[in-house]
Amino acid sequence: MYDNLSSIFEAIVEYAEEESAGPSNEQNSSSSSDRKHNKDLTKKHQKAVAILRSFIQLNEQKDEISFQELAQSFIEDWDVTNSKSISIQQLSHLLNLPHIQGVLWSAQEVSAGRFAPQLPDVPFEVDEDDGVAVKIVRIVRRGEPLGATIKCERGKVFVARIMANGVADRSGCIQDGDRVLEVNGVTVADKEPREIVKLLDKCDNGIITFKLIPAEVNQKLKQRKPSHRYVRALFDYDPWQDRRHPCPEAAISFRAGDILEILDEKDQYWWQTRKIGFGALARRKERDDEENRDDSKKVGLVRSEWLQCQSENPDSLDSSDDFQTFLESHRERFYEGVFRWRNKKKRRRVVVLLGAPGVGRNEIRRQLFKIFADRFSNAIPHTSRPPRPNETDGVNYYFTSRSEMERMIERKEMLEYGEFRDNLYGTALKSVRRASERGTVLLTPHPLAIENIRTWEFAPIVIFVQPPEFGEFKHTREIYRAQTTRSHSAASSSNISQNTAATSARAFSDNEIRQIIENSSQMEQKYRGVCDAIIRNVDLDTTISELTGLIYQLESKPTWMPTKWLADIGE
Ligand SMILES: Nc1ncnc2c1ncn2[C@@H]1O[C@H](COP(=O)(O)OP(=O)(O)OP(=O)(O)O)[C@@H](O)[C@H]1O
Repeated sequence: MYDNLSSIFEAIVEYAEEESAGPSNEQNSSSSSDRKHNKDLTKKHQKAVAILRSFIQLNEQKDEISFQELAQSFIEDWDVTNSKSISIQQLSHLLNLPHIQGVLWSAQEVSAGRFAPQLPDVPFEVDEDDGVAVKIVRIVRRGEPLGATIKCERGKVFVARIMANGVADRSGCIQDGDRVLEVNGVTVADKEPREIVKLLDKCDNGIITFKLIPAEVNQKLKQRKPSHRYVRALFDYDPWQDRRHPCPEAAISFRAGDILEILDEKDQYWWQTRKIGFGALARRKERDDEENRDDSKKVGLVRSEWLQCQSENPDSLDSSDDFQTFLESHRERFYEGVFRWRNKKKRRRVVVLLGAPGVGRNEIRRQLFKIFADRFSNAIPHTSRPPRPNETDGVNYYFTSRSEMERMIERKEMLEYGEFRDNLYGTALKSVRRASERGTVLLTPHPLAIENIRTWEFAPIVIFVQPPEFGEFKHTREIYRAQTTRSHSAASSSNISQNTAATSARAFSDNEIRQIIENSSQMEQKYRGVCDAIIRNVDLDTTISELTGLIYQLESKPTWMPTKWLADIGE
């Protein structure tokens, strides 16, 4: 390395020498000022060459060459802005680039043999442990947790788990089952777990020295590759509330709808998991700054599906047939397998707005139809009631007999249905299909109906509409009501028919607002797991613009989809 770089610099100097002789020889200056300028330039070049030479000699004597300083002095002392030589200008530009400077710095550090961190010599202690093979492992952690848990069994301390991608795992020197004899020279036998944790926290420069008896390696287990898959959490989890968690410090919390990366599920009870983020657009954060470190980098233990099932059915024995049937029927009840799907064929997806009654889903839907009439389309509902004089079949409703609607319900052809004043109303799946041919279908179904449409055929985008906080709710609704009341009365007084005139927005009492906020939080708690995104309906203009942006992203960017749809995709 030293020889090569040094000879490169030698070559640069030689080249510079030639260049410095260049201008006065090659160019026939016509004026005396030009001649003077060239003379000055040559002097500067020669000075720079002399500096470079003395630098190299000096560094050769020191047996260490400071490439960076060399480059810097070259740039400073050689007045390249005056140089007519393109090569010199290019060289100066190159030496100024941060990555070239980085390379020079690394070359210098490596050639000087400076490798961080500096570890003290490993003590030779085999004699003390005669007959027992021990390993001394030194781990350097820079502000990161060790990424290992311990367990104490009858006075002996063992490594219980190595967290995937943690410091211990990356070292490759510690494994599950290793028996810990010492931490930083202190014997740990008979110590309480919290005393050992203290010992681990008390380390110089982040260096921890372990004396371990290696575990016997089960070759089969060793060869088994850790699994790696993604799931959507369908429940909220707080390890500090989990009395069964062996070590909440080594856990992560999550909420329903969060996408989790499962890095290791060898353990029947605890999965090693990393949180990616909430919703269909969740992406792992690339930046590793303070703000993101906890969330995106931390691998923590969370309950396995098995353990979660077991907690739901504590009376049944784990091995019993009953429990196995229970487990089978609850598959994907707590974690739904997901994969990232790219909408390469620009497939249309149905948009579902979910929210508590009164939050504004239908108003948003109306606005979207009004503003983007070409883009969004409406699934025309069915009804068993007879048409009114101004109603047209296939425009306002599909007017159908009660018996036919009952047949459709029985054949599960309805997305949702209900009865009002002895008449059936509902939306058929085939109406959604038909509407899909015209544009993006917008639906505001009852949350229980979502399961009927959560299939690859409709690939729904489910967006939860949240209310704003009390004050904003009250303020925005009052303003909108005043606007719509004014335009409604203007339309009435100018004899515009009631059908075309805007209807006034609804008034809300304080209690009603509180109730909507309360219902919304309960509904979110219950259905967050099926939601792809959440939006707050503050003022209508902002909501409409945010929502259209969100729908665009969910239609065009890679999104998390249930793996159970994979079989139907066939793309
Ligand atoms: N962002 C908003 N700003 C002001 N007023 C709004 C806003 N969103 C909705 N509204 C008004 O709030 C009232 C209730 O809205 P909407 O009927 O859409 O609620 P919903 O969620 O569909 O509930 P429901 O099923 O009870 O109709 C309407 O009068 C609507 O005009």
